Formats: sequence, structure tokens, C-alpha cells
Amino acid sequence: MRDCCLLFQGGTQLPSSCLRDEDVVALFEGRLPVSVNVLAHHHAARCAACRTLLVTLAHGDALPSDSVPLALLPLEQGRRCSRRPSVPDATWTPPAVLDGFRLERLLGRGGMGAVYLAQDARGDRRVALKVCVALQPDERALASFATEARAIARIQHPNVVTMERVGEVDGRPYLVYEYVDGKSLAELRPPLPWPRVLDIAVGLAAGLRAAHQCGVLHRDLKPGNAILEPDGTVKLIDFGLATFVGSGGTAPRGVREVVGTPRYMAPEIRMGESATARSDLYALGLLVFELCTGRLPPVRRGACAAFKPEAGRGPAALLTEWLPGIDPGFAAVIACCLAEDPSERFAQADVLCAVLEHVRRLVAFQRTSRVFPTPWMGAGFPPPKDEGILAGHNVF
Ligand SMILES: Nc1ncnc2c1ncn2[C@@H]1O[C@H](COP(=O)(O)OP(=O)(O)OP(=O)(O)O)[C@@H](O)[C@H]1O
Repeated sequence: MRDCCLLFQGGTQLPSSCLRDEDVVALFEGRLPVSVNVLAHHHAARCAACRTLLVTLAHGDALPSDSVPLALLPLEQGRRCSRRPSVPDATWTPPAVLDGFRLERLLGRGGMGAVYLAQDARGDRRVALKVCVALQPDERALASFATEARAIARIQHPNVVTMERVGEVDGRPYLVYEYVDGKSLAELRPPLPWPRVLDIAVGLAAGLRAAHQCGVLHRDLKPGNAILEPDGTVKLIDFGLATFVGSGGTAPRGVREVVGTPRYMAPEIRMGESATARSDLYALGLLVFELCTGRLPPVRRGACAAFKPEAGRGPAALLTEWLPGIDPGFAAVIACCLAEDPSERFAQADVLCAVLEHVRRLVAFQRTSRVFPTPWMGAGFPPPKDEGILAGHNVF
């Protein structure tokens, strides 16, 4: 039995004792005001008992009997959270030391905040710290920080950035993540060799699979929101526009909302439909197509302002035309993600992930078979020297 709680009496003081069960339930049901939500996470960051409880509940292992299932939480009803605001002109400058973290340099700045490379309080580890730098943080920015904290706290996976702490300074929320020492996919110069992109695609799909299995839709997958480490591991970041899905796999619908980055939005999202796992898979398909070819498939605007592929030239045909050496299985998988009709895409990220892994195994097998000839290989050996998985491409 945990102690009684001072946290929500007034909601402004820093919590000094543990979260009550009803407060934890309210937190997961999205009923806590954003400012109190931040305080709760702040407390949990320092309290092992509450952190364990939150993480356990977030993974759906043990729900209090009177709570609704996590998968049914009505989190964003009524909130209009369309696009991110553009970077504000006048911004707040954080102090050199923020809540014990020494800020070393700016890593990136987006619509919701600035991300710094920082040293943790003991000075022995580097972290990435995102802080809201708007002069007057509005409800949308605060909601984005709270959403990101809740989303990433649920997911523990090597292809998703890890959240280490949530806090608030001068009324501004901040988030502390593991520092991913690599390049965002937006910093790479496509086209990349397609076997390399196949590896990246497997990592992205595995990260999405982990998120979807925890009931989280990313809704803003794009090159700037994935970081590639030198060893080839890719990690999803920036869950500020995420949402939480019901058992049907569809985001709850409040007001009509168009969420995401227009360039990578699925056609149904452009038309105001709710996000699903399949809309995340569409964004993944576009991203992978762009990495392979250096451009997006040509589109024409349809009557409903949805993007439609040019007649007769679907993504698979374009990929094989632009990249004659691409594995046809890989091209078909990308094309399936890019189907205009969501029902023609893979139903779930785990299916996509399994298919991509299968394609990668086949491609590797074909290449090793050619390197190590067997009697049934016939006259085509040796194969032409080309790029490939075995050649160990390095995009850095
Ligand atoms: N954990 C991390 N490790 C290393 N770099 C990071 C990390 N998180 C973010 N960054 C860097 O900071 C940049 C901005 O991060 P992020 O996308 O989370 O901010 P944002 O304000 O939500 O941006 P946007 O509005 O463009 O999506 C990223 O593109 C990346 O370069």
C-alpha cells in the first residue's frame, strides 16, 4: 500500500509522496489537466515505486479493476491538434544548467521545442533534452509534450528512443531521452543503395510494430523523425503527435482533425479520416520510397484533394523503372504500403515487419548463394560485382 498523495491538492506543488490509485487511473484515462500530468511524471521520474507502477500499467500488465482498458482510452476527444505551429520567432532561452542537466549544444529545433545535447546531473552520461521554448507555451504545445511522454513511456524497444525523465522548469515541460548518436534520415543524401534501405525499413517497421502493439500510432513518421546510428540501428523519435488507439486499431475521433506532416500524410488522413496503423504504414512506404529513389512518386491531385498515383504507373513500376536492380519483392512491399486504398495495405506493422524480414533473408540468401557456388547454380556464376548487403554499405 503506497502512501496517500499530496500531489493533486491544488496541483501546483511538486509532489512529495506517491500517486494514489485513482490519480493513476485518471492519468491513464487522460482526465488529468496537462500541468498536473507533468507533475505526476515529474514525481514518477524520481520515485521508483510510482515509476514501476506507471510502466507496468502502460504495458497493460495489471490494470486496476475499476479502470477502462488502456486500449479504449479516449485521449484526444475534442482536441484540435492539427499541424505543429511553425518555429516561433521569439523564443525563451533555457539556462546553461536546466534542472541539473548541463546543456552542451542545440541538436535540433522543431515546432514544439528545442532539443539539446546535455550531460546528466552526475555529469557522466549524455542525454537529449527537449524543452518547450515558446515564450508563452500554449495548450497545444503542452499537450504535445504530455502526449509524447505518455506514448514513449509505454514503448520499450531498440528501434524506439527511450524516455528517461519528464520535468518542468519555469512552467515549461521538458523531456529527457537517451541520446541517439547518429544522423536523422533527413540528413542522409538519397538515393541510398536499396539493400541499405531494406535494412532501415526493417528497423522502422519493427519500431512501428512495437508502438502499435502498445496502442500508440505515431502519426508523424518522416525522415526527420528517425535517427540512424553508425551500427545501422534506426530509432523512431518525436511522438508529439501520437495518438492512442482503440481495440479496432483506429484513433478515437473527436473533432475532425488532420494531423501530421502533409508531405507524408496518407490520402485518407488528408480527407479527414481517423488515423490507423495503415496510415502509419503509408508514411513508412513513402519514406522508404524516397530513400531508395531520392524523390517521391509523382502524384496528381484528385477531386477530393487526395493524392493519387499517375495512371498506369504505380510505385512498384516506378521503382523497377528507376532502380532496375531493386529486388522485386522489396519493390512490391513498398508498393503495398503505398496503396491509395488503406484496405489494400498491410493490415498491421507486424505483418509488414515479417514480410520485410523474409525479403531480407531471401536477398541475403541469393547473394551468399552466388558468392558460394553450388552445383545447381548453372552458368551464371560469378555474378556481376555490385552493391549489396554483403558489401556492407556505410552511409556515414
Ligand atoms: N534522442 C535524440 N537523440 C539525438 N538527437 C535527437 C533526439 N531527439 C531529437 N533529436 C534531434 O532534434 C531534432 C528535433 O527533434 P524533434 O523532432 O523531437 O523536435 P520537434 O520540436 O518535435 O520537431 P518537429 O516539429 O520538426 O517534428 C531531431 O530532428 C533530431 O535531429
